[in-house]
Amino acid sequence: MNIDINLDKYKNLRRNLSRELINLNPIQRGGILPKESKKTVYEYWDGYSVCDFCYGRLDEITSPPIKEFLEDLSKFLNMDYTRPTHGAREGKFIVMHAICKEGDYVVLDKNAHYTSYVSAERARLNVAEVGYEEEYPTYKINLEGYKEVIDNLEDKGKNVGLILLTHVDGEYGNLNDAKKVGKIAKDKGIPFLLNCAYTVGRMPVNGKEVKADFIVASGHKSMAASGPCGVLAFNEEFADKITKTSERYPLKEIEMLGCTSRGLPILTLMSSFPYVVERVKKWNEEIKKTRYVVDELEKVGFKQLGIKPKEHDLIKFETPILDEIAKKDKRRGFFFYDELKKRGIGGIRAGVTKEIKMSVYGLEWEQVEYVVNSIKEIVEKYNK
Ligand SMILES: Cc1ncc(COP(=O)(O)O)c(C=O)c1O
Repeated sequence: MNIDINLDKYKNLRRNLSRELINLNPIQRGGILPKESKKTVYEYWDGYSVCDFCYGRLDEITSPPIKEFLEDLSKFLNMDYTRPTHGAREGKFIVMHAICKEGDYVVLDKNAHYTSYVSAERARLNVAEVGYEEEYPTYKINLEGYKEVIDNLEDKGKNVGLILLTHVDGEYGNLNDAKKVGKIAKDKGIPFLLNCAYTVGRMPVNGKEVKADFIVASGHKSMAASGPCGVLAFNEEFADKITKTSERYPLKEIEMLGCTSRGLPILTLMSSFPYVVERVKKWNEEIKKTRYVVDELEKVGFKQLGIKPKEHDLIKFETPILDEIAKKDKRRGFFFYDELKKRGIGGIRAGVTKEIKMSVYGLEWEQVEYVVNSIKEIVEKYNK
């Protein structure tokens, strides 16, 4: 059969954003592989490369040492058990599907990621939001509000199946005090899921300390791994539900559809683990870099949104000054992207000038200064 498809476009695929650029996109900074893991890619790039010595269950494979890795991850997170997933969203869906009943409510914060809503929808659940203590400019979640939202639902005879808190959200980079919500969840006797897509692998997270029943994390976002992969950690109390096995295939865990990450991504997650364990110890230094960026760029007319001072590396700025320049520049909004690119910096959305998101997580101080000076130079050059 002659198939009429032009296959040329699949030859020599090149990433448009060169790895040589300093990438300021917050979703990319925590997923950059250390050298050790790049070697793993060469070793394990074939399809089911993780399955050479599998005797029925991914989480029990000892060569490569996945079984031990999952035990180590549980220690790292201070949780009882851990399973690999394809990402944070898959972990959220697994929890909702395994422990809630159709029609239950998931109570979540207003800064929750879209994947939290979509997971609930896929699991046929309802959501109720906990709002802000303040809207503009901090968008700080009113954590005490969890109580009120739950009470209101219960008064109406609704069943709350799960409390979900976004540890750090992807819009403002606000860090929430998970302990507060953990306490409310325990007092109410409702399971508590902490979404750590932006925290586990970047900063220390202690599951038992914050009374989390479940933690989901993202390998490609924050654990220096190739996508897609992630982590679901849970405590003994819920182990039966999360790890329930199939009647027909008694070795296979239903919620994992038998096996989740069964190739290269989990290998990179493992080989980056020693690097990740070390880097979370340097979190204070990352915060210093982030606050330096905010202080310096506010001097040229940027305004940081979200809680101040920053407690996480994701920064959202309002940038009226860039917007002003864009009105006069023939490249319009693209001038900023263009000028940054000339200076070897990428990852800021092309054409956008009203608000920008950025992160300098993991950059050397010299690079951070270079980024700050480059942005200042662009603003000063064109703001005439
Ligand atoms: C807060 C938050 N949660 C979850 C996700 C999704 O993570 P994953 O791709 O691992 O499902 C994101 C992605 O941006 C996020 O910002």
